[in-house]
Amino acid sequence: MHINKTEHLKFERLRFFLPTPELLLASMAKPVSIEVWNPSGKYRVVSTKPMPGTRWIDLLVQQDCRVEICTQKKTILSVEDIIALIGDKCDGVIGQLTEDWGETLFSALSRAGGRAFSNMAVGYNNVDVNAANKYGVAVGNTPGVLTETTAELAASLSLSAARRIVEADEFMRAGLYDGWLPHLFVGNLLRGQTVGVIGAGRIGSAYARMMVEGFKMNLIYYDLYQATRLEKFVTAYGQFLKASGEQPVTWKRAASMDEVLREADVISLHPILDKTTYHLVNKERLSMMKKEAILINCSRGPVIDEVALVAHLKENPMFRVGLDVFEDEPYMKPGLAEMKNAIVVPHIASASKWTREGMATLAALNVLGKIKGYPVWHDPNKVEPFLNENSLPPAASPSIVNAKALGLPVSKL
Ligand SMILES: NC(=O)C1=CN([C@@H]2O[C@H](COP(=O)(O)OP(=O)(O)OC[C@H]3O[C@@H](n4cnc5c(N)ncnc54)[C@H](O)[C@@H]3O)[C@@H](O)[C@H]2O)C=CC1
Ligand SMILES: O=C(O)C(=O)CO
Repeated sequence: MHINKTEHLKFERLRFFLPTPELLLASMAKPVSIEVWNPSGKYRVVSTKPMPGTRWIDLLVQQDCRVEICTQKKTILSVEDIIALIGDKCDGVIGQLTEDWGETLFSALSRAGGRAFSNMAVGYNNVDVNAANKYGVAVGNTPGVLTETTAELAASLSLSAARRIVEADEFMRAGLYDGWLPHLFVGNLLRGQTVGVIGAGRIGSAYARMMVEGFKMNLIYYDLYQATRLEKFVTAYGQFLKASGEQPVTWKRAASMDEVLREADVISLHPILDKTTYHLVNKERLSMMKKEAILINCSRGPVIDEVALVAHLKENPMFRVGLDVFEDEPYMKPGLAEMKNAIVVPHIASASKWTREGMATLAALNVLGKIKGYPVWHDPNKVEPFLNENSLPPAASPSIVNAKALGLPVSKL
């Protein structure tokens, strides 16, 4: 049965205060408001935030889930808020990257009978996977659907920084433009320069391709693993350019991250955040970079030592950064907001409509798959079959990061 958007109206929709004992306790201080879909559903699935689109709700409701969405007007829910939402019977939770999913929440979910959790994000540094393993809770994430969208924002920040677009926009709006001048907002030409990528996984490789293909930049990258497909792409594109009588592009896999920092003109960070990448870019490494280099971060804030970055920006006015993420999100370290050579946006790299709706779908299907005892999809890099709105998704969880640790079966499809 496929439920379209208008048919949603057939489902009873309630907005009320959750009346479990836990919530009653928590609600003495702060009530948690929720929206309920399909109140008579057998499995109780909680989403800690309203998520874009309705397909994710349809898919859960079709499979006999009662869906409860927290509508509380508080951007970041505390552990206590989420415990109240979990209550004493909960089969699965869809959570957000701003939440601290550790021992306390996984034990609460387990006590409520739940064995399924999914972040609505590909990054899961907010999740203590060992704690989830301890309680037998599957942890889902949402790879693939946000790769191009995130890479496009990194590319947008690269261009905006190179051509000083934000500064120029502010200047214009302030009424300061009184005529063309040879020196007005002179920036950097990207063509023929070198783009450096740290972490050439899904997003890093997509960004590299955009910059190589779009702006004919040469590539240098650093990753723990060889990015074979990316190398093949740049080789083939270089041959195509040569055959067309143009300067070919080149690629190099650096032996160290420092090599990338020294050689590249634009450097974009795309690793996961873990203890090996915490403060990967620090004072010493910033000093290795070219004085007019551009640094982009669309990974996680703590990959850069932000205090060191602010000092570096102050000392090097021609050095520019484009940041989507911050060390103490949602805050910026003192001084950053005043820096003209910094472009800052509020963690919007995956914020295209298609991607955000797809992330919600993948997160819901991760939880649903575990509840229904489905296997885990065989390749989390190929999630397209789950995103086709015109067909039912495969009976599998698209991406469970601790599938191996929990011994979950893998789909043979
Ligand atoms: N700003 C935003 O809105 C978004 C941020 N992200 C962040 O981007 C990260 C990457 O996402 P994907 O590309 O999908 O993941 P991925 O797993 O495909 O790529 C990560 C790459 O980092 C590499 N890596 C790990 N440790 C490293 C180290 N010490 N040095 C160099 N490379 C290292 C891995 O080998 C891998 O190739 C996510 O974990 C998330 O934190 C992802 C989506 C949106
Ligand atoms: O998916 C992620 O990891 C994000 O940061 C938001 O898309």
